[in-house]
Amino acid sequence: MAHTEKPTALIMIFGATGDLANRKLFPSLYNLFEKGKLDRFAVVGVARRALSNEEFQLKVKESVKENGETDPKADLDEFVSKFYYHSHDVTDSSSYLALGKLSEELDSHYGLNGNRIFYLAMAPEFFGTIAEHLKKDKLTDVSGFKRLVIEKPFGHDLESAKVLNKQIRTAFTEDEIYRIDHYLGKEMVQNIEVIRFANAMFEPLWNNRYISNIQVTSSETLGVEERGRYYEKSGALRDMVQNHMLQMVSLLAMEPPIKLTTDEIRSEKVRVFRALRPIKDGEVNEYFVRGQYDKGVMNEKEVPAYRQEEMVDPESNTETFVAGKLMIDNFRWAGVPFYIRTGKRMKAKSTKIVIQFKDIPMDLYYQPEKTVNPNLLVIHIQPEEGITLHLNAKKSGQGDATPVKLNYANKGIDGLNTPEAYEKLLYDSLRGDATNFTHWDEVALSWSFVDNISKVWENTKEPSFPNYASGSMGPDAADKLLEQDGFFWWPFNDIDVENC
Ligand SMILES: NC(=O)C1=CN([C@@H]2O[C@H](COP(=O)(O)OP(=O)(O)OC[C@H]3O[C@@H](n4cnc5c(N)ncnc54)[C@H](OP(=O)(O)O)[C@@H]3O)[C@@H](O)[C@H]2O)C=CC1
Ligand SMILES: O=C1O[C@H](COP(=O)(O)O)[C@@H](O)[C@H](O)[C@H]1O
Repeated sequence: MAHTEKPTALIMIFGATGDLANRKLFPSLYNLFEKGKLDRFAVVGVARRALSNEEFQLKVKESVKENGETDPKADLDEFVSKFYYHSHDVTDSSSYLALGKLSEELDSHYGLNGNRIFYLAMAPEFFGTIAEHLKKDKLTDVSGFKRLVIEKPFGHDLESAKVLNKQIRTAFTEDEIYRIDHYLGKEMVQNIEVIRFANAMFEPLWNNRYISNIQVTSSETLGVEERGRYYEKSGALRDMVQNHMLQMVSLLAMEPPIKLTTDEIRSEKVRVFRALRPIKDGEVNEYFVRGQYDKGVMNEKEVPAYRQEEMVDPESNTETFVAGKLMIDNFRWAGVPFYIRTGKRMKAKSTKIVIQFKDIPMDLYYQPEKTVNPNLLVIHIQPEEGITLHLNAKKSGQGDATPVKLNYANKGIDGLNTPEAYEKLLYDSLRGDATNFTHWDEVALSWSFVDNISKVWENTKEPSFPNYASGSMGPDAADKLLEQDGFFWWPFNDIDVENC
């Protein structure tokens, strides 16, 4: 499908006074505008509180100044002049008619060709209601395209995800639904496919004959902050593993698509999810480890334990850390463990992928007490962006094999989860490119994988909680998970990219 490079649309943001809109969406839209990537457009912000258009425009202006990457230029006034506000409780059916009328007026005033993007930046319990009202009150009856951009979490488990999907499918077809996983907007996550499929030297080795294991770590230094209410019901498994971690695994494990089209790429990813070995009830502890952070010292400041955070049960059984071993039962990956690890209040904010190659068949450079390191390909997702290839070579003046690193540093962006990822995803949704959004089949299969684990964890209280100190790399059991297979987590210091 050809994608319009300079899209035209009415963008309706539900939850326009919220944190996501303020920190990510407005600055991203501004960047697109400022780079000349948008043709004609207008934005309607929707939320309950009373605001005039002028007050809303001022908020958008401040958001761009505070959170934007670019120095706002003189065109910021022109940008915000296209923003309108509609005070509206999304549960109140009578208000949608007025929203529809405003949309039509803006469509004709700006010449938007009847194209509409509905961006749901609100709590997920409203997603279904909004979609149903949009349909009932004919906001989706348009002459151009209509697309629904929907934030995570997409359900709480497979059952609730199915209910939500059914609700939104009453108003939008699968092709019109853009389920955001912001990791898919990250530069180096998008680079996984290019590194794999544009290099003759990697793809022939990308299988169980040459790779011994793959490690994906996404660690955070922040705690649960003010999201205790949500996180108590979610935990790291639902918050990070079901979506971001499994998405990265699917990109690492998928077969080369026959073409770089949305359908072909998604269908290869779906095949990975289908090949994921399900974890049976009695096997959860063999394959997965859960952790919860205790108090600790980070940056010379004392930080509280998870159970002392606001809106968190002092006896909470919620995990803030997960490590797991995934097996992909297909010809390419049989026998190769994919280890994943994610948690809050860990030592460093970092997302890295380590591909560890098998040892050479015979070590000609053997010396007692000295081992030749395995080759590693490290993909640095954040905060630094790049790749490092760990090889062994002779250093000048020495006769033996010494570890050396080949570094490629992608032109980095400073900041984590910056508008950069949202900017790309917003642009893609406006252009009609759904490749970096999750298809329903991926969502359903990943929930079904995760549900097996969460059911067991919910029904068994973990007596060791809290079991890792804030500022550490998680509980000891996460190290044992690899030790029992003869591996270890590659320490960040050893695999850091230099000069990024
Ligand atoms: N913040 C982030 O960084 C991220 C957020 N997300 C997801 O994005 C979504 C939004 O998150 P976030 O912005 O943090 O949430 P906030 O709580 O900050 O914002 C919620 C928004 O919804 C509006 N709202 C609440 N109830 C109603 C209602 N009945 N009718 C109309 N508007 C309503 C609020 O405005 P008002 O009170 O004026 O009605 C506000 O604009 C969630 O699904 C979250 O999981 C995903 C990834 C990152
Ligand atoms: O989706 C989420 O992601 C963030 C981590 O995102 P990152 O881009 O900063 O790595 C996580 O903090 C949050 O709990 C989760 O909901």
